[in-house]
Amino acid sequence: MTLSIFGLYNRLHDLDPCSPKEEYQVLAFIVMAETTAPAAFYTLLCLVGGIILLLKLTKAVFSRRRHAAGINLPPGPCPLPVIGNMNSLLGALPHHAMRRLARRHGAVMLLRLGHVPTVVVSSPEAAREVLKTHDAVVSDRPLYVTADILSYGGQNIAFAPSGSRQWKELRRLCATELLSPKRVLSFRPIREAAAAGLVRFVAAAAASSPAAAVNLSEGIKVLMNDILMRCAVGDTCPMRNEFMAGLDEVLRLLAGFNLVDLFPTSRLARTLGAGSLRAAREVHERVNRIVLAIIQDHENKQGSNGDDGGRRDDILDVLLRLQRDGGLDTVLTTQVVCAVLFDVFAAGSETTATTTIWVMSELVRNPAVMQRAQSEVRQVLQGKTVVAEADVHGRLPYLQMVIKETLRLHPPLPLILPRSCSESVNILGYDIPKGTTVFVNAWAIGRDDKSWPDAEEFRPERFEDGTVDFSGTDFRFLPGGGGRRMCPGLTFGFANIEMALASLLYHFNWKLPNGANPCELDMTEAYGITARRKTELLLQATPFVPINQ
Ligand code: HEM
Repeated sequence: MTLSIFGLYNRLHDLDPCSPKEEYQVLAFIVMAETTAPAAFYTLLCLVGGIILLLKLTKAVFSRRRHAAGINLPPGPCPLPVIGNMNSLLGALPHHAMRRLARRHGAVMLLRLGHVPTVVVSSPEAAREVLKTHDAVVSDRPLYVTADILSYGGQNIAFAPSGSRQWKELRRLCATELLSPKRVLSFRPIREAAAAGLVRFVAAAAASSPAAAVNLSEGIKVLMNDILMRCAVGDTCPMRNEFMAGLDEVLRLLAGFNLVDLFPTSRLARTLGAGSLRAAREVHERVNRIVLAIIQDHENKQGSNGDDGGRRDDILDVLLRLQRDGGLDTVLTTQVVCAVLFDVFAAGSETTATTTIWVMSELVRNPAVMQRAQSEVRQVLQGKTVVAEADVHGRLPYLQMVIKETLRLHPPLPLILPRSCSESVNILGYDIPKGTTVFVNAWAIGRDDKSWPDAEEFRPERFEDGTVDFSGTDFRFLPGGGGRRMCPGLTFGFANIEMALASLLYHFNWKLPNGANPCELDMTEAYGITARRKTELLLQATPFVPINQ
């Protein structure tokens, strides 16, 4: 047997040398190594012994400090000097690694990510404490260096401090104007036109080469970008591709595990991470230039009296009207307008596209569910040549269950968005100091066997009794987070997802290319702030209901 240091490290990584039982396991593992790789034995023994000693010393120092301070911190793996528990996250997606660690250390777990003290909650009871009982205290966002640059210094909705007047006004604006049910309804023609565009794209691809696969990931991303773009700023946007590429880069940088974010006070980290900071500033400037050009274009079209010739209001029109007329309890500077538009694009497009792509993936892997969802859509739309939202709205209960089940297994933001404690707080008996970053592992909670029988299986019927919804009050199901910071765009997002799916399921039959077995579809997630598919979803489409050209 060849025993690589990396292999040993990975195995050790699964064990906790601070627990006596596991210490024996580590030693037994070394004995096993000795019998198979005697030459490396003594080197490995020194290495492992050294690591265990270091971990024990660190733990002893930490627990002495903790007890001396009279506080009961949550349990967690021993942090290593400098890197803390970053080693525990290596080699896996953060939400996966955090679930594995939580199974060992508990539903309220303390990690140190670089220099950042971080609590991860992984049960509905703990999530309720964070998102309801102590919502007021745990509702700020940690403004890492990268996030500070990309969020206009925390002036947008997603990063503004929850106690600020600006954040409260912007949230009120979302509820009453920008993302209100009435406004979402007014975007109906945009959704219909964009979904019809997706259907045409698939039909053209299927017609040109019936046996070839359609890149559905690509088609769905374009559709969702299109809807968001038109609803936010109207029909035209020169530099659209550049803008979308910039947003992709922003999401990558916001993943939050950059050197400068992990070691915010370290000069060395700033030096080593200067490249990523430069990239953040550069992309922020690029995206901001485009948003400013869009605003200028809108102002020119509106003219001095704000008259736009009877065009439907998009989100930017509303913001500019409020900027001009006032009436808010905060000043809507152009920078705040840019920041809000940035929120709408960044938060709205990726989440809805990711969810729709996962729904199609799960449907292809579960043909019986696909068949039931298609029968429902086809029955409701029987005889129609186009999918009109008025025909399907509220009439596709099974499809809604399919979307919920997908969000349970694949929440696009698996750790929701990080929170930060503005005061010290006690959660399920553990003291969480002020300034601690808090993650709610919605992905782990959605896959917890204690809440969801056969949790890993895709079974939309589990939502049949209609008692679990998105309101953020059922802490077993948190795709949109909860509390005062809960997603304000869920109604909008859900409407876009439903329209796209109804169109895809009505017009086409779907299967994997080359007669592949549905179970073979790769469901691996990519690394990033959102848990999107790692590979593009390539499916073979067969037209079922001809499209109306
Ligand atoms: C399937 C669709 C969506 C999902 C699953 C989703 C999920 C989430 C989650 C988990 C959060 C963090 C909530 C928390 O901290 O408790 C969030 C925040 C947010 N979402 Fe969404 N989202 C979706 C669609 C949208 C859309 C379409 C928009 C707007 C166009 C939007 C705008 C926002 C904003 C502005 C925030 C920040 C709220 C704040 O910090 O006060 N989202 N979303």
